[in-house]
Amino acid sequence: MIPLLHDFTDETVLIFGGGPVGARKARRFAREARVIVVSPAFADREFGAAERVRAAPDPADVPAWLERTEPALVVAATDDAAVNEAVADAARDRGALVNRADRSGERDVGSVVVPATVREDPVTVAVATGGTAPVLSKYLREELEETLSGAGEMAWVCGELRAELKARDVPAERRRSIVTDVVNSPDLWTALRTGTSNCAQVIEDVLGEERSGGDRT
Ligand SMILES: C[C@@]1(CC(=O)O)c2cc3[nH]c(cc4nc(cc5[nH]c(cc(n2)[C@H]1CCC(=O)O)[C@@](C)(CC(=O)O)[C@@H]5CCC(=O)O)C(CC(=O)O)=C4CCC(=O)O)c(CCC(=O)O)c3CC(=O)O
Ligand SMILES: NC(=O)C1=CN([C@@H]2O[C@H](COP(=O)(O)OP(=O)(O)OC[C@H]3O[C@@H](n4cnc5c(N)ncnc54)[C@H](O)[C@@H]3O)[C@@H](O)[C@H]2O)C=CC1
Repeated sequence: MIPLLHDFTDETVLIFGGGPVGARKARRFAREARVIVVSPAFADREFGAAERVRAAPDPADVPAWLERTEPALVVAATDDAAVNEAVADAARDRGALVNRADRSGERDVGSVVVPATVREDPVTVAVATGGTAPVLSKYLREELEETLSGAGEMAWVCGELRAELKARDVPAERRRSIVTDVVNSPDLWTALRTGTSNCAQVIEDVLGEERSGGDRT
């Protein structure tokens, strides 16, 4: 399986099952999608901005829910295998993506896995174990949270720097060398992590050195 990123802005995500797993997936997708959770009961958990609809669809009722809500992704997170199976079938029929929370291993096209994710906007890191050990994905996610501290700010610095260097017609080779030096600077990482420097200041310093013909290496 190969990880890909999918933008769910302005899309609907339909979740069947209001247990702890349905709640976790609802919080995740409600970051950018409109999320609807269908379930006869809801766990005492945070569901983010998701809309909760109390219903207990039979397998035969599932396709009508997809017709009504036109989701880009459907999550099967009930404790009823027949309902989860019907969700997967209905999604396949409509060409929607499907995530089965009760299955691991090989998947059909369109059947996707939700990895453990670390966010340091705009940086995203996803961890999966091929379904062998989701709890290891969770552990590694927690470890990576520390490692990634400052990476978001570093990404903004590099993005801004690349745009400024392009606008100044700095040749591609030189641009690459400057950005590579910035990313490889331990002092800069420390400064961004501790907040003793920020994006605007770094850009100013680097462009200043470039103007005066300084070599950062
Ligand atoms: C295939 C996959 C499908 C999918 O859901 O996309 C799947 C499937 C299953 N999970 C099961 C169990 C658990 N899953 C977790 C936790 C997470 N599971 C997540 C993803 C995935 N889980 C996908 C594979 C990812 C990979 O490859 O690693 C995470 C990363 C993302 C998320 O769900 O948001 C999230 C951590 C989020 C975080 O904290 O960062 C915990 C721990 C806990 O809840 O604390 C347990 C209990 C411990 C245990 O059983 O190991 C079971 C058995 C159910 C049963 O026995 O009934 C199945 C079904 C099966 O294995 O067949
Ligand atoms: N992917 C993952 O991270 C994990 C997956 N699982 C799997 O996911 C399933 C769900 O996990 P939990 O939330 O812990 O289970 P749970 O049993 O606490 O919740 C299941 C939810 O489904 C609802 N439900 C039952 N029939 C329904 C129907 N016809 N339509 C809509 N909703 C219905 C129930 O009311 C309940 O809210 C488990 O059965 C297990 O197979 C379990 C743990 C972690």
